[in-house]
Amino acid sequence: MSDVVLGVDLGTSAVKVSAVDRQGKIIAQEAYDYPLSQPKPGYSEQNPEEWVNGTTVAIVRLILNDGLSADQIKGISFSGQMHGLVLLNAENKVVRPAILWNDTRTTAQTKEIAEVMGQEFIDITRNKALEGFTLPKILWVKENEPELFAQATTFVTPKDYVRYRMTGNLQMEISDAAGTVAMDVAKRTWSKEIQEKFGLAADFFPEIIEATDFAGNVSSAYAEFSGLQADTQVFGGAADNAAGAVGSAILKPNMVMSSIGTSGVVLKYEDNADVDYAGKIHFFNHAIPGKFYSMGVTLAAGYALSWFKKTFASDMDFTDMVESAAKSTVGANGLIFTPYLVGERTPYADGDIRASFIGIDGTHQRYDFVRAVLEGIIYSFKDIFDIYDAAGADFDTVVAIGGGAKSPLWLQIQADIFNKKVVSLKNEQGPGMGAAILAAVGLGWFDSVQEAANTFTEFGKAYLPDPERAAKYAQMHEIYKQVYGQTAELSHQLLDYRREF
Ligand SMILES: Nc1ncnc2c1ncn2[C@@H]1O[C@H](COP(=O)(O)OP(=O)(O)O)[C@@H](O)[C@H]1O
Ligand SMILES: O=C(CO)[C@@H](O)[C@H](O)COP(=O)(O)O
Repeated sequence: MSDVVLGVDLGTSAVKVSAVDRQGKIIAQEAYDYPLSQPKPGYSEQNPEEWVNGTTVAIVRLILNDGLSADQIKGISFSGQMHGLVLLNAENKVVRPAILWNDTRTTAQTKEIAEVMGQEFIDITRNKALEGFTLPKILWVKENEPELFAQATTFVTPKDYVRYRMTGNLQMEISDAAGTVAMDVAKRTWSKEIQEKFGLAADFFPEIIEATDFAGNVSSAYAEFSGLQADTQVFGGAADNAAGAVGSAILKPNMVMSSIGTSGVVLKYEDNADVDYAGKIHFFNHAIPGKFYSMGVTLAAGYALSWFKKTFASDMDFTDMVESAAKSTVGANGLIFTPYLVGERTPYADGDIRASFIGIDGTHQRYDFVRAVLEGIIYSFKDIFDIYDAAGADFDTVVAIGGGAKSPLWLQIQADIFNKKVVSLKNEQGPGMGAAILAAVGLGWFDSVQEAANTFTEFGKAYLPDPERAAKYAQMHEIYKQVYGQTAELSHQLLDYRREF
C-alpha cells in the first residue's frame, strides 16, 4: 500500500480531505459540510467544534469507506479559511463562536486602528485594517464583550485550531499570522508597536511557525477519536489562498490565481517585500518560506451564486442552473449584477455596501439572471486586475481554482472578461493539493515547495479569450464600475433601516 499525505482544506462551506500519494495522485477524497451562522446583519460565525468534527468524520470515512489504512498516512497538513478569530482561555477552550473572515461588524474598530496608527500600520502590516481581518475582531470583542475577552488568554485562526486539536500543540502558521494584520510582515514577527498601541499582551500572540514546519505528532487522544496512528506527523499548513497558490503552481510573477470559493480571490506571487501596493490590495507572507503574495478579495463570489441558487432556483440542479446561462448573451441581455451581498473588500473596502441587479427588463428570463451573476462576480475580479495593471504588474496566465472552476462556461467567461488565457487544473482542489504539498515537503519527500508543486500539480484545459466577446465585456465592465458609486448611499441607508429591527 502506497504512502500518502492528507491535505485538509478547511473551507467556509465544508472541509475536504484529500489523500495524495508520492506522485501527487489523489487516491481518495472525503468532504463534510457545516453551517454558517449569520445572527445579525454583517455577522458571520461558525462553531470551531464543527471544523474538528467535520475533519474527523472525513478522515474516518477515508479509512472506513475508501480503504485507506492508518499506517499509510505519513503526514497531514492544512489549508484554512483565513482571518477567523478563535479566542481561547487558559485551558485552551474556545471562549465564543469564531468570528469569520466575511463578518463585517468591525467597521468602528478598523477606523480606530487607522486613527491610532495611520500610515505606520500599513508600513508594518503592509495592509489596511479591513473589517475581515483578525485584529479588528479582537478589538471588537475587547470593546463589546469585555467579560468574554477577560477570559481569553490567546487566539488562533481556524486551521491552526484544528491542528492544535490534532496535536495538542498551539502555534500559528505564518501565512495565517500575516492575515491577522498584527504582524510586521517584512520582519516576519508579531508587531510590538501594534501590541503596545492596542493594549494587547505579547503572550496573547502564539508562537509563529512556517507552513512546512513540523507542528507535532497526532496526539493519542486524537488518534483514538479519528482512527489515525499516534505517530502521524502534522505540519503547519497555510492560509487557503497561499495553499491554493502552491497547489496551482503559482510560482512565478507572470502567473496569477483566480479562485472562486465562497469568496473570490485574485492572487499574485511576489518574490520579495519591495513591491508596494499602498494597502490597495492585501500583501502577506507566503507558505513558501521567505516569499510573499498579494491578492484582492471579492467577499461573495461562489457564495453569491449559491445564494442565487438557494433563493431563486432551488428546483434546479446546480450544474444545470449554471449551464442555463449559455441561453443568455454576452452581457446577460443588458443585465448587471454586483456581488456585494455581504459587503465588499477589493476595490471598495465597504462592509455596508450591498448587491444590486441593474437594468431588469420585462423580457429577462431566469437564465439572464444566472448569467448576470456569473459575469458580475468576474467583473469584480476584473476590478482587481485593474489595480494590478495600474501598479504595472505584468502577467499572462491565470490559473483558475475553487468550486467555481468546475464550470467550463464560467472559465470561458473569465478568459473573455480578463482578456487573458485562463488555465484550469486537472483537479480543481488547489488548496487541498497545496496542503498535501506542504505535508510532503515537511516529510522530506521533496527539497522545496516549488519542486513538490511542479510534481503534484497538473494543468487541465486552457481557455483563450475571444476578441469580440472581450470587447463587449470591456464595454459592460465600464458600466459595472459605475454601479458602486451610484448605489453606495442607497445601500447604506437600507442597511441602517435593517439594523433598526
Ligand atoms: N457545478 C458548479 N459550477 C460552478 N460553480 C460551482 C459548482 N458547484 C459549486 N460551485 C461553487 O463553488 C463554491 C464552493 O467552492 P469551494 O472552493 O468548495 O468553497 P469553500 O472552500 O469556500 O468552501 C460554491 O459557493 C458554488 O457557488
Ligand atoms: O478572507 C479571505 C481572504 O482574505 C477568504 O478568501 C477566506 O480565506 C475564505 O476563503 P474560502 O472559504 O472562500 O476559500
